[in-house]
Amino acid sequence: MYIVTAEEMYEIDRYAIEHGGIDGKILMENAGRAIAERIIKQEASYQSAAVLAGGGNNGGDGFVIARYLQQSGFEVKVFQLVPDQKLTSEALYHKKLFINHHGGVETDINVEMLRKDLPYYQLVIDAILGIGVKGAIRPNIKPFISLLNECNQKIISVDIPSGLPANESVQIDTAVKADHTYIVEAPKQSLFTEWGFPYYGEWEIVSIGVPKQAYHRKSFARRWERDDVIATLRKRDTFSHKGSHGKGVVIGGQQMMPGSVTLTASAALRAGAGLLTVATVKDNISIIAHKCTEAMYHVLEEQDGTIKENDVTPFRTFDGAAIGMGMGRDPVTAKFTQRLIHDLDIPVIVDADGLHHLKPILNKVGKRNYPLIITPHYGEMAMLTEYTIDRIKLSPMAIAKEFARKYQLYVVLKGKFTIITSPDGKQTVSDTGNAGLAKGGTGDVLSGVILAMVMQHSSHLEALCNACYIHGASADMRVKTGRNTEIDMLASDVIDGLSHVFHTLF
Ligand SMILES: NC(=O)C1=CN([C@@H]2O[C@H](COP(=O)(O)OP(=O)(O)OC[C@H]3O[C@@H](n4cnc5c(N)ncnc54)[C@H](O)[C@@H]3O)[C@@H](O)[C@H]2O)[C@@H](O)CC1
Ligand SMILES: [K+]
Repeated sequence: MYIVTAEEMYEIDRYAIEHGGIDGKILMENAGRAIAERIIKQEASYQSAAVLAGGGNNGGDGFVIARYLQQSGFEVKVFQLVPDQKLTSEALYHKKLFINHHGGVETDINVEMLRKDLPYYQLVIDAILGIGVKGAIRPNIKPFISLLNECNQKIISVDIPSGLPANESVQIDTAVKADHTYIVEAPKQSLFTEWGFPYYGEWEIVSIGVPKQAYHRKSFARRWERDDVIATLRKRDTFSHKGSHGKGVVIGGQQMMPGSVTLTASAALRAGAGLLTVATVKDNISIIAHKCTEAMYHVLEEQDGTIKENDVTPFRTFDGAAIGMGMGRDPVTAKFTQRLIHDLDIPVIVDADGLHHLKPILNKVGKRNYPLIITPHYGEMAMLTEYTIDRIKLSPMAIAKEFARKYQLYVVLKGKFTIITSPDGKQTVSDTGNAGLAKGGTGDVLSGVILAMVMQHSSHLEALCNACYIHGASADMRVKTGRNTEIDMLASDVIDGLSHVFHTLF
């Protein structure tokens, strides 16, 4: 599934019109009919609907929906919020069609009139504004949006909740809080942002007959889904041996912090790594071994429990390294970490304390022969970029892309919507997972799954997408099957859930 900006959506529509020969009025017909059919099927208990139509093509979709709902027996009225002169030619065409089919349209209405009329209808269809919204919501429209947010009826938004920007990086003024949104053709960026998502309510996509080639010309962002994982996840070959699945190393864990490396190592093994070594300080080893019997160990030189400078040569023989978990932020440890990042010619994943050590040498990492993968959450991304967390939340895709391109690394920006970006700017979003993951240790687990996937897959981007999907799916599965709730789920439960996820994928 592609994720688009408003401009990209217009480009796709244009392609359908210019190259596919589909008239704009037909696209509107397709959109409105598809949405009406879903409403008729899914909202079978409703018999009446008020359609609020704006002047753009979103309003035009509203007229088509009204016509089909009326045909199926709904009592329908369209409340047209702007005069005819403001209607696009396509919207005007479909208004006329609706009237020809004896549809009722109310114009010249104000918010008080609508407040009185609305209770007569069971459903409210919000076709006021679509992806063409620009700037602050005008005073002639704003009160209608407020009215919808006050009313008790079920609100169904067409394409996007009116007033909500399609693109990230745009501040919300006022927007409809929908119960359900039928998204036309492709989800817009704001669906996968923390600030935009709550406005959509439940959501689903309706196709409007755009030729597939419209998507092939450009690399649009994508949502990574179950089918993508099934298509790309490497299955185990009958004749494979442990060496075929990657020999990984997890480097971290200063004294008193054995937990995070344990989680990373266990997750890597559970996610299919062939061999796994933990490089940590001596006193941690017996503790880790107690939890993760399958791992091997490499003792790191330390001073009073702090990891010192160590020889990096032994780590060159591995197929991948995850660095930074429980590592501590001591300057001596920083030197060692920086040398690992600089010298290791293998895929390296840097997380947690490792990200703090990485920051001063960011300008040098683009020259590495093998990929560097960083897995910051919003706080760590703020530390790395010096943007505020709020600023990153407003534009997560743009900021992740800017960073990945500038420093030529893979960025896994962790959150409810995890954004995975490759050095050339390709982006995917993984939205599996739940609030149970908002707990210490889950990031360590993700790093382990990433390590296992990266070592076994030739495409780093696909490996990262699969890791994020599977990690979140495990958390979802734990809750769905009643093994945990979002409250009590622990990072180690997410490791235990991986097995269940793999079962469902093969
Ligand atoms: N061919 C196409 O482009 C298709 C478009 N479709 C629909 O058309 C929508 C996009 O249509 P449009 O580009 O006409 O845009 P919209 O329908 O989103 O809105 C444009 C209208 O809103 C007004 N407006 C913009 N900013 C405003 C603000 N801040 N306050 C108040 N009013 C404001 C404009 O004056 C204009 O009348 C999509 O969301 C989708 O629903 C679908 O029918 C499928 C085909
Ligand atoms: K809308």
